[in-house]
Parts: sequence; C-alpha cells; structure tokens
Amino acid sequence: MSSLEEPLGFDKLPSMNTIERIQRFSSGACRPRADDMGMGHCWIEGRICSSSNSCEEDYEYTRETFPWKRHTRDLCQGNRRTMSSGNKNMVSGSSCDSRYFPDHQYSSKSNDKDIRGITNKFLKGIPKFVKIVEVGPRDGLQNEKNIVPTDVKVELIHRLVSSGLPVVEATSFVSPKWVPQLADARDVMEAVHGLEGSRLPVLTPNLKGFEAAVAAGAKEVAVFASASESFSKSNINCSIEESLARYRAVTRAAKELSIPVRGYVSCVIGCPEEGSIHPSKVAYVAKELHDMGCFEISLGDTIGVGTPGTVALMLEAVMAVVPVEKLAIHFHDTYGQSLPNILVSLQICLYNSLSHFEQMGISVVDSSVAGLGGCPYAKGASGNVATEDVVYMLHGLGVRTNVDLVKLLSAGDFICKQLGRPSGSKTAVALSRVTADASKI
Ligand SMILES: CC(C)(COP(=O)([O-])OP(=O)([O-])OC[C@H]1O[C@@H](n2cnc3c(N)ncnc32)[C@H](O)[C@@H]1OP(=O)([O-])[O-])[C@@H](O)C(=O)NCCC(=O)NCCSC(=O)C[C@@](C)(O)CC(=O)[O-]
Repeated sequence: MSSLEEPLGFDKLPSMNTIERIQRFSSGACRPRADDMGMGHCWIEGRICSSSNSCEEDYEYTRETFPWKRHTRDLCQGNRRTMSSGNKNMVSGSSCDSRYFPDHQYSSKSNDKDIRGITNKFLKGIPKFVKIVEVGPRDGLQNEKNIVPTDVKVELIHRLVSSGLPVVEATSFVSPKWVPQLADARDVMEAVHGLEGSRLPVLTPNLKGFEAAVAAGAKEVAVFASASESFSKSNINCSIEESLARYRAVTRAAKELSIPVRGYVSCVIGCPEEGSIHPSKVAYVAKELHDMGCFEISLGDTIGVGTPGTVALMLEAVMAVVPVEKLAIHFHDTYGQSLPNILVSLQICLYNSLSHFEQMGISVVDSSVAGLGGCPYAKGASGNVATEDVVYMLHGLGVRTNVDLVKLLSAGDFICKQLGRPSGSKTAVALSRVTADASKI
C-alpha cells in the first residue's frame, strides 16, 4: 500500500477495536466516580496540583476564549503598530477598526471559566497549560525549494520569540550536502545570540554536529532517531541501532556541558517505505532516547498518516515505558488529522487500577508557523500542523500557551510573504479574510 493513499488502519496492528481504544483513553469512558473527582491530580507547568479547585484559583484565564472576536480587533491594532514600524515585509495596514464589528460581549472571566468548566467536564485529561515547541525555522525551512536568506530566518526567529513561544527550534547542524537549506546554521545561531525569552534548540545528528552547535552558541540540542529502519537509512544514513549509539555519544557529551538534549522519534505511525509502524517499535526507540538522558521525547508522525485511533494506540505503547510528562507530539497535516490527533493526545490520561484519575495527557505540542515544513527525506511529507491553528484551538479550550496570537499571525504573514505563498494556517487565512471584509465596510 502506498502510505499516502489511505490512512493507516488497525488491520496490521493488535486487535482491540478503534472505538474501544479511544474510549479507554478518553475521559468519558473511564471517568472516575463522582466522589473521586475532587481528588484528581493535574500537571501544570511542571507542577502537580493536588486538587483541581486550587488550580482553578491560580489560573489566569486568557482573553481569547472566543478568539475571533478579540483577534479581529487585535489584528487591526497589530496592523497599525506594524505600519508605524515601517517594515515593508510586515502585514500591510488596513482600515479595519473595532467599531466595525458587532458589539458582542467579549469573553468575561466567568465565560472563560465556563469554557474551562466544560473542558474539565468532558475532556478531563486536557492540561491547563500546553508548551508549544515552534519548529518553523528548522522543520519549516529545511524543505524549501529556494534557500531562504539568513537575515530572513533570523527575523522570523525574532518575531516568533516575541510572540511568546517558549521554544523556537532555530536550525540544524546537519551535513550541508544533505540539507543545503540550513547550511547557514552557524550564522543563524550567531545572529540570535543573546536573544532572550525563548529557548532556541538546534538539531544535531552526530558528535560533529553537536560540537559545531556548541561552538556556535547553542544551549540546547535535539537528536533525531526513527522507528522505521528504512527511514533511518534514508534520513541519516545509518540503522536505528547505529543512530542510538551516535546519540548516546551526543547525550554523554551534552551532559558534561549541562546541555539539555531533546529526542525525536520519526515515523511513529507510518513510514513512506515500510507502511505502518508497529507501536512497539516506537516505544522501543522512545525508551532508548529517554534512558540515555533526553529530557523530552517528541513523537513525529513524519508523513501525517495518523488518525486519533492509530495515535491513541501508539501513545498507549509509549506511555507504558516513558512518563507522559516527558512526551511531546509532532504532527504533520497531510490528511488534515493533526488537530484531532493533538486533541486526543492531550486528552489521553492515566487511571490507576481503582479508576482514579492519575495524570493529565500530553502537554507539549510541536508545530510550525503558517504550517510550513516537512522532511526532505520523507516522500510525501507535508507541512507541520500550523502553530496559529494549534493556539486558536487551545485558547478556545481554555488552555494557556502564553502565546500572543496576533504577533504569531504577524510572524506567519512575514514568512509567507518572503516565501511568496499563502499561509498553510486555516486560522491565519480566516482571520485575514475577516480583516479584509471589515475593511470594505
Ligand atoms: C547524519 C548525516 C550527517 C550522515 O551523513 P553521511 O554522509 O553518512 O556522513 P559521513 O559521516 O559519512 O560524512 C559525510 C560528510 O558530511 C560531513 N558531516 C557529517 N556530519 C556532519 C554534520 N553534523 N554537520 C556538517 N557536516 C557533517 C562529513 O564531514 C563529511 O564531509 P566531507 O568529508 O564529505 O566533506 C547526514 O545523513 C545528515 O546530515 N542527515 C540529516 C538529514 C536531515 O536533516 N533530515 C531532516 C531532519 S529530521 C526531520 O525532519 C524529522 C523530524 C525531526 O522533524 C520529526 C518528524 O517529523 O518525524
């Protein structure tokens, strides 16, 4: 079967049926009894809160519960600010004005609480804070036909950092023969040296890359393995075991310098050459990366063939061997399944043997501004899920991200103009239409 013709199903996988698996993981099917509800533990920004009530008290609700209303206004204000900055690459100014919009009562705090209440009730595993790892400057630009100038990459990183994203993956220290698009990694890192507000990790495929990254000022790196033998060979020219041996050397060297290492697992659902990948293979590689000291393991659906069913199945296997708080998800949007896949990953929660709610779902999501991206060595890989769409969904769920959607939209607009193509973010397209329509009134 060509991996891009139909979504990977359960036919080649263990026999529990799809609905049963999703129900088993989602809150509806295994919600604790009413008297257990108040005892739940929740994971918030690295803290365990002992009761959902005390977390509620601390929680500052975002002002974007109904994002389109506020964002439309903010977008207009953002445009005005932008115009005054005089940068021709930024979104152009428009005549839109908040008075042109119907006077909806904007989300009050109580409305926000209502939303979070609904989320808590029906989507119990969903964390209150999600860390977004922006991969646009690296994953987004590594597959571009034309080489993007270094100063554009640097400007993009600046804009993404200023939007509040906690992590912006900046570039890769890989072979320039393999990925010429990122051959300027050293220049990019030197240009963002001293930029504060976000962590700026870089990809390193071996010790050579690690040493070059450190010399260029990188303070965090990521190694990237695969759950598919064929993809490992085509992407990094070695077997899975050889790659793990290389990464052990990288994590050892990094430990000596106190540099945190993130680990990726590619092809967690399907491989362009091998078709479906068994969850046990993903679990094996994820555990190896975790055991060698990776602080976070990002599970990549490299060619975007996953569905909530296959994703739940894969996560079940990985969560059995790596703690959920160490996991991140990384979806490409080939079949338009990324947002449902993210939703199911955030919801997946653990219950103990007495059906007591124990832990929230995954709370780290990778995404790429404007939906840019794709691995040059994965045939058929499409862009990553767009960061704007992820932020829009999360804020609509009452989940905090600390990301300013307006600034993020502006960063997306900037890079799309530079690349000369429309945004891959549905949210960006929809909000720009609202703004354009309003300007005609
Ligand atoms: C791993 C290698 C280097 C092996 O490539 P190789 O050809 O087997 O390596 P080699 O050790 O034989 O060296 C060949 C040449 O590369 C040089 N070299 C060797 N290492 C480096 C380095 N670090 N930086 C710069 N140069 C390097 C080395 O010095 C030598 O130079 P020469 O003597 O020919 O002039 C190569 O296959 C490679 O760079 N692959 C990277 C491919 C890549 O970047 N793919 C995209 C990222 S992964 C991804 O996108 C998936 C992810 C993470 O997003 C998650 C998901 O969606 O699934």
